[in-house]
Amino acid sequence: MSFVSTPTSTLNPWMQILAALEKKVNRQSFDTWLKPTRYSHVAGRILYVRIPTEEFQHIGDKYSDLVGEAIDNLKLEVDDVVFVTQEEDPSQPPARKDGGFPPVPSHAASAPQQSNQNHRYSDHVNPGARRNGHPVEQQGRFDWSSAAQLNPRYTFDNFVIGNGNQFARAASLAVAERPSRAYNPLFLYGGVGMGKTHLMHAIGHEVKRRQPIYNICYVSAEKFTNEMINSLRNDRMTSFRDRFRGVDVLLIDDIQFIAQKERTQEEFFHTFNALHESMKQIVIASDRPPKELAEIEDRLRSRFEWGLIADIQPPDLETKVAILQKKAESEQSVLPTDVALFIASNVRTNVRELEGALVRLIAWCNMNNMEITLQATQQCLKQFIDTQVRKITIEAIQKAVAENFAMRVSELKQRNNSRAVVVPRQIAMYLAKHLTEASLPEIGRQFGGKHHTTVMHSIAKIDEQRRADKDLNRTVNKLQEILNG
Ligand SMILES: Nc1ncnc2c1ncn2[C@@H]1O[C@H](COP(=O)(O)OP(=O)(O)OP(=O)(O)O)[C@@H](O)[C@H]1O
Repeated sequence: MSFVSTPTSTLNPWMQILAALEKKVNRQSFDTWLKPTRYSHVAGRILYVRIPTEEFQHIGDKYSDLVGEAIDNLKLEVDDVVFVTQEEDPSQPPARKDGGFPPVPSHAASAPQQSNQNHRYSDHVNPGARRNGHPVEQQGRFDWSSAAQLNPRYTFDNFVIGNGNQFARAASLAVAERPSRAYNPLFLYGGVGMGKTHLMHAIGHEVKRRQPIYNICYVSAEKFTNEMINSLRNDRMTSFRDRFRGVDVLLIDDIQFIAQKERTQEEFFHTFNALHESMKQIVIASDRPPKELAEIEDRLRSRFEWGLIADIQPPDLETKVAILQKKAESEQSVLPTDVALFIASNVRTNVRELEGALVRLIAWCNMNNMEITLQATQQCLKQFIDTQVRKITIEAIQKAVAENFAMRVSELKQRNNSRAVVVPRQIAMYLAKHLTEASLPEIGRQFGGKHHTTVMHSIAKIDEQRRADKDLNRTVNKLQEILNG
């Protein structure tokens, strides 16, 4: 079906131009970049066209020839087309900053065909077109609130609290509840995949929930840099500055990216000052504390320390289990506790890896039509876990087990069959099987020359007892954690 089926002469000038462009631009580009645009108004002989975000500015360059050609062919009384975001649109009152759908400009509303056209236009938005992983507009309108780039899954509700993150989470919530009055800036730092981005988005959602009119912007430092470079190149620095200095909450991620980028630092310095002076909230995330951002100039670094600095430490075992179970729940899967414990104690890196292991497991079990059991998990994640644990040696296991049970390593190798020795030995053999690539005979050799069937029996015993005996299970998990570093 054609984009416009009514006679084009009854349409506003931008709709007429779009109707012409539709025949010349490939479908996907048209749906992605041109359909979300809106006629705003004509002033003098300048046609103003609304774009959802600054990202759409490039269409001015990309389609300038085609637009010019359409204007000539249609004999429109237009000399220039200017693409404006909501903030830049001279026809819009600045008050409406909620990211909601823009009101029809008053002069346009008086034209009877306008609302009708908007409606027709909306109906034709391609539901298959995607932006940032979300359908651009299932309901027929561009989702202006997604312009804040917030992931709907990253909310406070979905964030699992643990010892390592509770301070950062509390600080984030305080900021979301009282933007610019609790801590400004809030500086979050922590290792890869620790939940910094999640907390930033959660702040965005919570502010939006409490203050729907607030203008929130989440941006990575890399995107900030790229947009600045583009704006410099296209002589659009004023609109770039207005955009970032006009927000109520700026959430800027991975600030370490601007290290050694002098021009970006300069620009961000002014953005920071403008926002701070006008009591707007700034939240910054980084992989390290301000003091360690050696290649960021002092005046910026010191500003990062003006408010509150909160770090996120790696999650402990219990938090990892809770994260896994929450994630499984959101995938409508049931994760038995022994499975969650197994994954949590074997995946030692970050939460993203943890989630990766779970997603892989769920997909694998679905594909093979299997239930999620400990056995299935061990099979499915074997390779994944092996790569994480390949450096663990049997000696290291024996040492860790001996220390845990306050005994000597040599005792694990002797022919002593008292229970005080047998259980630690069995645990050590079990760990050797799961955390190293050693064969059963090899394990037997390293435990004073035990037969491989003894090793096999030990492993089976611990496997079974882990399920019934919580204390023993906790000990095994703790040892795995220690060995995994
Ligand atoms: N405490 C938590 N509760 C629930 N999910 C979490 C938690 N911490 C991290 N995650 C999840 O882990 C994944 C990675 O988190 P996120 O992207 O926020 O990490 P990050 O610290 O920003 O990492 P990077 O430095 O790589 O950008 C996300 O899917 C996030 O939802």
